Amino acid sequence: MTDSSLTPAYARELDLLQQELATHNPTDVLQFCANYFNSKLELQRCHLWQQEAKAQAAGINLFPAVSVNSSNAASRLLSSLTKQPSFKSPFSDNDPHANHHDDPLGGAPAPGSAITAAEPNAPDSSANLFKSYNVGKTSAKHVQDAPDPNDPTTETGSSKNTSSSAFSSFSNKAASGFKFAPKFPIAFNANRRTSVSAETINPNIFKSSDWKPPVNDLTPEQREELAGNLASNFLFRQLDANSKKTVVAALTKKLFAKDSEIIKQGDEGDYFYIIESGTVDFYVNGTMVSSAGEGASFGELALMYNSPRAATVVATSNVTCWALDRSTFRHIILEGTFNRRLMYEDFLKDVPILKVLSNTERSKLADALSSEIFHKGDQIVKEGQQGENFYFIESGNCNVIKEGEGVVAKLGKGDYFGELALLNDKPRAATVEAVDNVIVATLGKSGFSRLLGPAVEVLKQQDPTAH
Ligand SMILES: Nc1ncnc2c1ncn2[C@@H]1O[C@@H]2COP(=O)(O)O[C@H]2[C@H]1O
Ligand SMILES: Nc1ncnc2c1ncn2[C@@H]1O[C@@H]2COP(=O)(O)O[C@H]2[C@H]1O
Repeated sequence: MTDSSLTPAYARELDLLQQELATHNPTDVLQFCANYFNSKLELQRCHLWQQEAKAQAAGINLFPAVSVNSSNAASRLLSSLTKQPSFKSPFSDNDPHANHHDDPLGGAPAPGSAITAAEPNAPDSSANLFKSYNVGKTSAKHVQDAPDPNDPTTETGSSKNTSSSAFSSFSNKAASGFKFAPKFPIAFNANRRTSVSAETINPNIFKSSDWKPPVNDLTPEQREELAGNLASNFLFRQLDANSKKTVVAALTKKLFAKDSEIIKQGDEGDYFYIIESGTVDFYVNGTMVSSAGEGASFGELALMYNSPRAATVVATSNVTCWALDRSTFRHIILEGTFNRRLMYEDFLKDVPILKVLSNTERSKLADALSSEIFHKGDQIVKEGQQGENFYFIESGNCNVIKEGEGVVAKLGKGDYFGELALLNDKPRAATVEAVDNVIVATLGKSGFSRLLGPAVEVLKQQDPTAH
């Protein structure tokens, strides 16, 4: 409830802000409010300038030039403000993607070669595909994240409703290791603009009050099961409960025939895909760079960074995917990613071993982290066990304990651990125990090798067991 003595416009703004705060429950309230008002301001100004452009086209000058005395600072400022829109974000001075923000949430680009479940007879687009990509001739393919050596998929393509057997086949297999595809794959950025700024993925700029997410026809039970399978996904897990529901309800099933092109490098991004069954190969500039199978995901880069598709994705068997449309992706997923990125970037810039990373590298790392909390006495890693994650301590203290030796090191905020098992492919060299409540930012094995870049060399040099 707002104070009745406030002007109605002011009270309305406060009410709206309160609603946003209640919906998003942000960790960093000040930053959230700053983003919120900044994006509103940008939208308002954007409308203003659009109106002016329209009026100008119709021969009407809405804002006649102000005659200024250039020696007067205030007048010069006024003059510069009336000349061009100034949509400066507090987060980014140089956003090379900025001119791609004009229609981020608008209608999705023309769909590619997807055969949707509703269009079972859509033509197979594979005809000329393999001339340039050598699929079938490749040797030594490796399947990322969730290999599927048996590829039991058969094309059904007949029902708009989710077949419960297909659904459970996905969920059962995915349950044993569901992971999304690597966030920043090898050769990511090949052929594309490289700089990534926070503003590039700031979804607040694109908020539109009349946006309605699509709703699929899964049953509540199927949605719940699907949500469970997505739980460990790096994009999905950061969302609040409402956003998760929206995403699960917005996913649509798409079927692709073996050999068809799901995504074409250079195209505009329309969907983000999660593979329910089947396998795909990724090609960058005609060269196969990797493969993925059940539970993996792809197609996030173009949507996250508003850039052309960075790779061509070809179905190497009949493939069933869950697809999330561009608008929902940007509205929901990106919003969480953006807030999380801001939060982690702030922390990561104070982590000593990451000083060697560029801002862009740090942003990418931030996107791949997730937080976990441990309580006094919890063993975060156990000596002798296999290592899956690398950890940064966001807050709290830990003891490093070795059997027969006791406490060999003490770690606190900004320290890291868990690198030895990943670097040397050996069991954990020590147990790391929480001394009090500890929050860690974890990075999975694949992110560790892909996203730490030059910091890996620093980690090797600082091996605590070296002497
Ligand atoms: N080496 C790679 N380079 C670029 N994209 C890749 C690579 N490997 C897998 N991909 C995926 O292929 C997708 C193609 O579309 P996007 O660029 O939207 O997102 C891309 C990634 O999800
Ligand atoms: N003296 C030490 N011996 C072994 N591990 C240590 C020591 N000091 C800190 N550690 C950390 O404890 C972690 C235990 O898991 P890892 O072996 O993966 O990586 C180890 C290091 O990050």
